[in-house]
Amino acid sequence: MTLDHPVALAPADRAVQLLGGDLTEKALRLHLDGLSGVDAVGLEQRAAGLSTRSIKTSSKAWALDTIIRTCDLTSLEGADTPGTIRSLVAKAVTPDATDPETPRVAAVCVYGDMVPYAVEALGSLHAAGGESGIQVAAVATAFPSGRASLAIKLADTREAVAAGADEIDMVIDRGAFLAGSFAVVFDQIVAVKEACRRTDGTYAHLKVILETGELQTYDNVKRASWLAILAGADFIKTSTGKVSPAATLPVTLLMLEVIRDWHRLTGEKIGMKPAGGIRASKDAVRYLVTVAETVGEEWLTPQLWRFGASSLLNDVLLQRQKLRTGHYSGPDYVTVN
Ligand SMILES: O=C[C@H](O)COP(=O)(O)O
Repeated sequence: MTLDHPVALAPADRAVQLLGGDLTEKALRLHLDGLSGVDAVGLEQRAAGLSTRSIKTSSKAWALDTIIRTCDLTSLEGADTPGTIRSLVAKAVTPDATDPETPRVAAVCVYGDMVPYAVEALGSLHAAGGESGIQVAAVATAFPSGRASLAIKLADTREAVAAGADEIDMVIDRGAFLAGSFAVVFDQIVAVKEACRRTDGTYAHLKVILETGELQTYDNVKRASWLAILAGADFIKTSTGKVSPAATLPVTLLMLEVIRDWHRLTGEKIGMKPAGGIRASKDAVRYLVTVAETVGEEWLTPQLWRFGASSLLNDVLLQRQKLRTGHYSGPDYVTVN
């Protein structure tokens, strides 16, 4: 199937065109149930094969810097304070004070009520926007459970956007999805996307968290990925980090395959964010290899790829310094968030 004007499509129009002009609950269900099933053994074998690939030493420095550049440095703790958010921002701005060549992270990711502190601490770096600045991402829609009325989810989103959030990380209603109420999930994503609209008519970017550890099957991960993209997701994201398993390589590979298929179908590039439990540089490099082999290296930019992680940066900085100086620094070299 080829869409007529794919790139210009508004979110709901994506679904209207793909479903042949018939945007009904039945059409959505038929479409999602009609997706080919996932061969779990084959998927896990492909992921295992990719995870054994090694990268050249000359590529290692590039890989470590790419991990930093595409990191959503995250603090999502009930005990977060304005002070912990200021420390998070300081780390985001200057990851390694001993090496001014160290890149900055893509974004800080915080709870909605912490957005004003992140925006204030970033100052001109937030206002700079784009690649020269650092984005503020806010989790919203009753994160991490997603258990609240739509009115509360929309208010949560609007408040974060009004406070200056550049990106909204929403969670889907897993209960509705698992009950087969695909239209409920679809409509909520469309409504949250609209709540991302700023007063000047621009939109905060929307990342849709599937919480894959609660979706039970790879087939469900595939359906939820398609559903989120059809409803207007700019990024699809694996996990909140609060449920185990969080990000895994097979699930990320599967979601990247959906993104690849969507791109082939429409020409539109959707971003991907694995999040939760990614702590070691060597694991993060496996994700980079998986991206390059699935959707291509062009996806390895902050516009299309993010790591959601609270402590990965510390390990990357250690590995980066080892590469630079030939030895690891002492344990006090990096701060623990
Ligand atoms: O979205 C990001 C996750 O909440 C971070 O999870 P993590 O603390 O396991 O790195």
